[in-house]
Amino acid sequence: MHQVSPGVERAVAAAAAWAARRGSPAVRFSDYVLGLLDEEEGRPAELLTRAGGDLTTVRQRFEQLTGPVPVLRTLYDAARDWSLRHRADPAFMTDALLMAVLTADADFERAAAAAGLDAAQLFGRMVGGVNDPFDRPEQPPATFTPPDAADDLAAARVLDANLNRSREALRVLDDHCRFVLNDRTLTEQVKAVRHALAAATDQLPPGLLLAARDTPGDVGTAVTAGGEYERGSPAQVAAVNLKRLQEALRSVEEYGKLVSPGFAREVESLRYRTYTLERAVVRGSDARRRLADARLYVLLTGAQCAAALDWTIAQAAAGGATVFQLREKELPDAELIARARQVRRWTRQANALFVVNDRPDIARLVGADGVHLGQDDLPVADARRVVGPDVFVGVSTHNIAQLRQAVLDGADYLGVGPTFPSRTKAFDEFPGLAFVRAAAGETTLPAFALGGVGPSNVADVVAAGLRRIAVSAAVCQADDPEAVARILRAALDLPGAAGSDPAESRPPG
Ligand SMILES: Cc1ncc(COP(=O)(O)OP(=O)(O)O)c(N)n1
Ligand SMILES: Cc1ncsc1CCOP(=O)(O)O
Ligand SMILES: [Mg+2]
Repeated sequence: MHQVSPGVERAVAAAAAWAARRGSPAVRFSDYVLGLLDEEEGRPAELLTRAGGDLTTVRQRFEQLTGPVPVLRTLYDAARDWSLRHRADPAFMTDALLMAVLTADADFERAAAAAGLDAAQLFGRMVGGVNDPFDRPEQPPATFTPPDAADDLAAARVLDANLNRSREALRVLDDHCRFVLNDRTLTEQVKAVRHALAAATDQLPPGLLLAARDTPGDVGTAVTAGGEYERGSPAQVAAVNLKRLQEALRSVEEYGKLVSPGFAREVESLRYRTYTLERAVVRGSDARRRLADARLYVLLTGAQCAAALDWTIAQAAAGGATVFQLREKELPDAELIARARQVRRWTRQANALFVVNDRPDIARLVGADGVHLGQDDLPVADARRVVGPDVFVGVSTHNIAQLRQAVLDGADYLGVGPTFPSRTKAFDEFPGLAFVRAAAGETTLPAFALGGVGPSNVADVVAAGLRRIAVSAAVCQADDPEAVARILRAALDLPGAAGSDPAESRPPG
């Protein structure tokens, strides 16, 4: 249901009467204009004469116009949207209906402009006092001069074009995070940026952007850049659109300074948010690919292993472990680095990835594939400065807020736990399987459930939605690490198990 002013009802009835006078039941766009202009004291007539138009001449021209027949409901929808946007009120008046009629169809818009009702020009006149353009003198808002000065109009044109570009790029990114990555955290982040951009744009003087729009006069529409139609993968589509978004926002920010410094500052902070988004999307895509096969991850602490580390690594790798972490809390640095160099060698022989716990410096010095950080360890960005761009950075998470933050921080993978009581580390609290479930529903970044996981409960983890685990005691304290690893891998790889790897099958919520 639409809420309309009595003036709108009278104008619509008058439009039908104009159509009937032509002998037709079909009410054309031009009939609506005539109906809207019927009331000489009405807002549309007032707007026209304020814009310097002559009511009688314009009426005569519109009587000559032919053209399409709109659906009234569609016009009402557009008028309500216009009113909502410019007056924050869904109940609309005749000026909103006039804007809807004049802008619904590009051909009619041009014909109407030629007949003396130029939507952009009328709209421009409404910019100064849109809340009641008739009762008040046209008061320009403090930050905006109506676009009769060429500079203002040019700035508004740049803003209009680049806000459109930004919205388009955000739509592409939304599709990427939602349908390609299947990632709730990233999808929400894109949505948040979209909303923030809309809120910032709403601060601009009403009508500014549409008043400046001049698509037919845009000298750049036919110019295409090299490579515009070449994309190698969905990840590249996302990367290109992230850049496009940042460039467009930069332009909005610069030209926005001419209109409103506050607006420009908000756009600047939004641009920074897109760098965070870029890091998470681009790094995360790479990590998802490089860690696609990492399902069984083994934490090694020499003193807690039943056998020598080199043997344990070889056995576990033969059973299907593909990632090993050196987790030594007690070793002096000199011993730690020596041990890390050995494990680097043994994991390479086993064709497995090697991660150092807690210590980016050691990870870098021994050429590890990754470093693992807890909530109290170095932040991801600082660790990355030490290890460089190619080394994985994993982050421990114990609740959903930490998990979302880790995704946005650009972590390559996540530890999710503790899930069950552990023989390796004591905990007071267990987020347990509920957190495993929540993590699986939240992100498709590689996520490893850990804490007391072993052959007896791995199926529960899988049923909760994760098909990756990190274990210590179950493998390192086993007499036959290979056999245990095989059992774990079989449970993780089981086709059609209740749980699923979200990267492969979870639809976005
Ligand atoms: C894969 C993986 N996940 C989580 C942890 C735990 O890290 P942290 O919370 O820093 O605790 P410590 O292991 O350092 O005691 C991990 N090591 N590996
Ligand atoms: C370091 C750590 N952090 C959470 S659980 C855990 C230990 C995992 O070892 P285990 O598999 O023996 O419980
Ligand atoms: Mg740690």
